[in-house]
Amino acid sequence: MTAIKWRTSRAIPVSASELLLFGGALRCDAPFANRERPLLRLTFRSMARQFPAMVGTVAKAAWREDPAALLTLLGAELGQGGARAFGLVATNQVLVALFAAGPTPERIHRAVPALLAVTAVTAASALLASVSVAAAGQLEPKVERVCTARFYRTAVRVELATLENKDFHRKLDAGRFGTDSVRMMLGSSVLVVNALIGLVSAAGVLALLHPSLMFMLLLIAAPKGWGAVVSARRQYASRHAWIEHRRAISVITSTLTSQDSAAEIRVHGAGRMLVDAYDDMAATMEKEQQRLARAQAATQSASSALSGLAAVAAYGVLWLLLASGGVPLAVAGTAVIAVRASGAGLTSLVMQINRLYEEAMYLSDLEDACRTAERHAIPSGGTPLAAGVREIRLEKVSFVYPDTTAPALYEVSLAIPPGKVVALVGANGSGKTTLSKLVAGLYLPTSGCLSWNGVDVREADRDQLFDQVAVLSQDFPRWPMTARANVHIGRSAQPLDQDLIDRAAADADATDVVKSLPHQWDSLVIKGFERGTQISGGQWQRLGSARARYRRAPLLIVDEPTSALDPKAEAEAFQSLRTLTDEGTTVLLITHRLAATATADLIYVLDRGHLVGEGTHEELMAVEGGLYRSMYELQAAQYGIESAPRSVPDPARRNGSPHAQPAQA
Ligand SMILES: Nc1ncnc2c1ncn2[C@@H]1O[C@H](COP(=O)(O)OP(=O)(O)OP(=O)(O)O)[C@@H](O)[C@H]1O
Repeated sequence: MTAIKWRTSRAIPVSASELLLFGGALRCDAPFANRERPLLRLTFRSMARQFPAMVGTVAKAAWREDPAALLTLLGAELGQGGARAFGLVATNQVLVALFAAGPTPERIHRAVPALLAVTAVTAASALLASVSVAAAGQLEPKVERVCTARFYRTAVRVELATLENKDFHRKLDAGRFGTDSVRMMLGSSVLVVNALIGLVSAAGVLALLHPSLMFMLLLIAAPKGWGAVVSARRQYASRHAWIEHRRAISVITSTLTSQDSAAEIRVHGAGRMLVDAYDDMAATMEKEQQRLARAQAATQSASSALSGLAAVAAYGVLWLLLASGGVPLAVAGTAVIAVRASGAGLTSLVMQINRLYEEAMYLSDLEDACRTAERHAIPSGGTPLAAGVREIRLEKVSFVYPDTTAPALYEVSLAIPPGKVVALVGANGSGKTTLSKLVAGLYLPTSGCLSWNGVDVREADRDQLFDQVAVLSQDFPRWPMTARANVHIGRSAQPLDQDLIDRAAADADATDVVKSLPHQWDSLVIKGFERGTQISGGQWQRLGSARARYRRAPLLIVDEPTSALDPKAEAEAFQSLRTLTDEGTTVLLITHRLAATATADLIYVLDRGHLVGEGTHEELMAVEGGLYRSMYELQAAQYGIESAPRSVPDPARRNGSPHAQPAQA
């Protein structure tokens, strides 16, 4: 059997909403899938060979977590298989006794011991089944927890540049399905092993009774097995082809009920448009589901027809054997019972193999995602960094984002001296945030050198580098947790220190915010939960600022830290940044509020990724026609303020810059 044909993405037309909202078809292309999904390229035979490895993966995880439960589970399953085989032999004995010559009471009397054995075996089998359920119930959540934790642990270590890569994102999405699969696979593996043991024991007993009877069973089983694997592969291929489409639908539906978008959903009528879009895109998915159901039904019919033919042939062989005296009547009776019982087992086996193969494919995605994440993980270790900021220097640093061609930064050289407020200014998209992320060690330069205290960040121990940085970004996370956890998460590697939290809150002007909450620090700052409460954008910003301060890192990167603050709070926030430098903290400040940069020790001006100016406010204002001066004058004009250059620059405020003179384009 060759690779699944990717009719899925091609045949179903792109909906109008998909075009409008997402700019085109959201289907995984065949070349990607065939390149990335080795299981899809496997033949039936090689898939069958994979089976032990699939069960082995789950078994290994189970063994690591709870060997006793795994052994109990295996013992219970093997015991059930043995009981089934013994039950068949006992049934045969019952039939032999019943079909023997002699008066009926005597024949029944002779059958009693075998009948008692059948009863005992049935009871033992039921007991073992309960033991198996209990052991599996104990193992499943453990195995799921371990595999899920491993997935997320590796995912959070991935380089930011890799995380933004679309192919990697697709892998992560696919891997997420795999975390559910682990649990299901354990359950399916147990049922498959159970059904297989049942079949093997039935086949064994049949082989003992007459060798050709065993082949009858195999003949009936083979087409069903084939159908199961084909269906599983088709289901998996479809799931992959539509993975982005599904994600898009869930993006739409989560927006519909999110608090952030609630106002526009209602006032702008965005809700109606998005619900229609959901309807439209879900209808496209429905077509795929229908296509899949038709194909699966065809496969099932074919496999059932072949299996039915095999059953007719098998009963024909049995009849011939019986007619020719090849097998006695009791053996034929046992064979019929075994084949009938195995038929039920076979149906369960087919269903579970189908599920197991499908889940195994998702599990292989999980493995794949973990392996890729490990390959692209931020390396542990490296050259140790001296504690504190001595100097951060960029030499001709360029940076190109993944999947883009134009550099976001182009040969930027600058230095960030310790204990100063260094401001980055420039128009939207000029590269300020990008530069700050490079400084924080989140991205590595595409070319050029960025060094921290003399160590190239490529070689530096990045964990040590992260330890030295606190970030308050424009879109800082608003953790849906308590106010206390929102601050503590800034320094979660250390034990929670309430005094430090209180101090950070006071420095960030967040004390009153917390006092006003219904349960103070224990208030859940997300509406819709027990104890949940809503706080304003400015209150969030103060909480975010408290978090960054609680971290107590030598470098604080603040990207538009006051956008949601009122004028008084904004003035105080900028003032408090200066206080931080008095305590030795270096502040990298990104803001469009040029009134705030006026007090910075050093200002760097960026324009479309190029460094076009540097100096103090006074130095930059002295540059006729300079970008900084024109931006400042534009802002000042809005307030009707005179914006003449102020006093003579103080050279002592500039320290460590690679360029001695103010440069302006
Ligand atoms: N994750 C990303 N992937 C690809 N391109 C990006 C990414 N982030 C930013 N860019 C691009 O890099 C350039 C610089 O963006 P950056 O966010 O650094 O600008 P900025 O000066 O901070 O802008 P703003 O003042 O609007 O915050 C822009 O052209 C932007 O589109």
